[in-house]
Amino acid sequence: TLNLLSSAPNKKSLPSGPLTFPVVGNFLWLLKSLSELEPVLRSLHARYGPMVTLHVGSRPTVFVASPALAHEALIHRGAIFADRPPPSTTIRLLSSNQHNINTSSYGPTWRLLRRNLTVEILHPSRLRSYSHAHARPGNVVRVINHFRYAMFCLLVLMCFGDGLEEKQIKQIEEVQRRMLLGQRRFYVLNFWPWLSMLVLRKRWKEFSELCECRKCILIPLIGARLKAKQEQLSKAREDGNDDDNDWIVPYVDTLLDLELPEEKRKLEEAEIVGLSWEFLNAGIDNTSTALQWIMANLVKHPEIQEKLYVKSEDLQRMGYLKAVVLEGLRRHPPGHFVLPHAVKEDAELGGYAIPRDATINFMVAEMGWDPEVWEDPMEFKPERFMMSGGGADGGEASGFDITGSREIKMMPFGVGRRICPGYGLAMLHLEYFVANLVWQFKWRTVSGEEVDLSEKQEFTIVMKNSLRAQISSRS
Ligand code: HEM
Repeated sequence: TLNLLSSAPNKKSLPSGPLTFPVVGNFLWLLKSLSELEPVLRSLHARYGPMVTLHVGSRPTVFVASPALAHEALIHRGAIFADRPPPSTTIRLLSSNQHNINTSSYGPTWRLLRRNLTVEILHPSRLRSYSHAHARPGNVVRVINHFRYAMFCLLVLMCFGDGLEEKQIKQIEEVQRRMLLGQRRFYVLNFWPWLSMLVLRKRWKEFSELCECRKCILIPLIGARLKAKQEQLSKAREDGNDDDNDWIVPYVDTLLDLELPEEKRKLEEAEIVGLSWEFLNAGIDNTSTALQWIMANLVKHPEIQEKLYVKSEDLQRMGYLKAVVLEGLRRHPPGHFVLPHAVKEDAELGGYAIPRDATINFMVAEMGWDPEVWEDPMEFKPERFMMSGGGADGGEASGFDITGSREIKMMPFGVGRRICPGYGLAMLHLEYFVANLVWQFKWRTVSGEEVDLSEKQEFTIVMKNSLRAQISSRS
């Protein structure tokens, strides 16, 4: 029924796609999550080519599955394709009116916030100062909760500094989980907010309560940082030493100093809450999801696990660890789409029009699984990323560049102006955890169980049945 009518390709129009019944049809697309749309999009791409348009709600939404077109848009014409569509009501509330990095329009505020994160916090020289926070792995069975908690401790330390109690960390974790898991139900609140306020009053109440909880937990932590920072400054002044290189600089401290370039004012408390929330959300869920997928594959393929263990001495040189992590991100990207993009001005891509009011989605999983680019794309074969090997054994992505500046083969972190600013940190965390988990423990399937690689959508695409493994110490 969705394909009753189809528009013919036309150079001056949007990419082709099925025509649905106006209003009702557009509304029906809106009810589907991106992961539910994925199989539909796959068949539409087979029919219409690498760019397809769906009319989702009031905006045309273009889906791009071709790495070459993604390269053209995000690298060659990066500045035009780096904008975001207008946020929904709930996102506007959570981001204090687009005052965070991922929702802000491509412009001076985005540039300032992003630069602050990349230079002040995620720069390799800074990352070293957080290294004492790395946790030792424990004895685990259902592993995802442990992975998530370990990541939580790391990111909370980077955000608010040392010295938070376990209770406080657990509180943040609980609100974050409830917000992430409720995401789909809260999304519906955006369709006709004025109507949903009447009809879905209970759900709005739940959403507002969670927003309040978030503030109640984070505002005291921000206040504590402000106080600590002032004390550090006055102590440094007394000692006649204003060199702050020895301190761990938490993300919140850098936000306290920022001045918004357009509004010429400092950030408000609610905006700092939104920015630190973004930092925790982006850093924790994606990385722990990727770690679980990688470990699931190492349990499933003991020979890869052993190779990783045996090669421990010359891993740096061989790059096998990195290859395992990259293969994990290719085969199981935590996000099957990058965040939605929009164009700064009416543009063209692949000979089609991309109007200012369109949303553009780049299909990460489709690119990583493209049989034209990858041999046996659904198999887990780290050798693809190794220099040696070549041919059927791998090597097809040796010398792979995650930023995609020359060419895109896959883009789990996006590419171009909006590339994930945390990709270096994420790779560091993944390599660190995978290496330590394999060097210290042997991971096996629980007897009578098989590793199930089925997926389900939460905030990221997670394992439908989370990984259970039998682990034993190697020492
Ligand atoms: C395996 C881990 C991770 C994956 C797969 C991942 C993936 C992504 C993707 C696909 C995007 C959207 C790119 C686009 O819209 O074109 C993104 C954006 C972003 N990520 Fe990550 N990410 C990860 C870890 C992190 C970490 C550790 C941080 C920070 C500590 C982070 C912070 C952000 C931010 C702030 C944005 C918004 C960038 C912008 O709009 O300019 N991410 N990430």
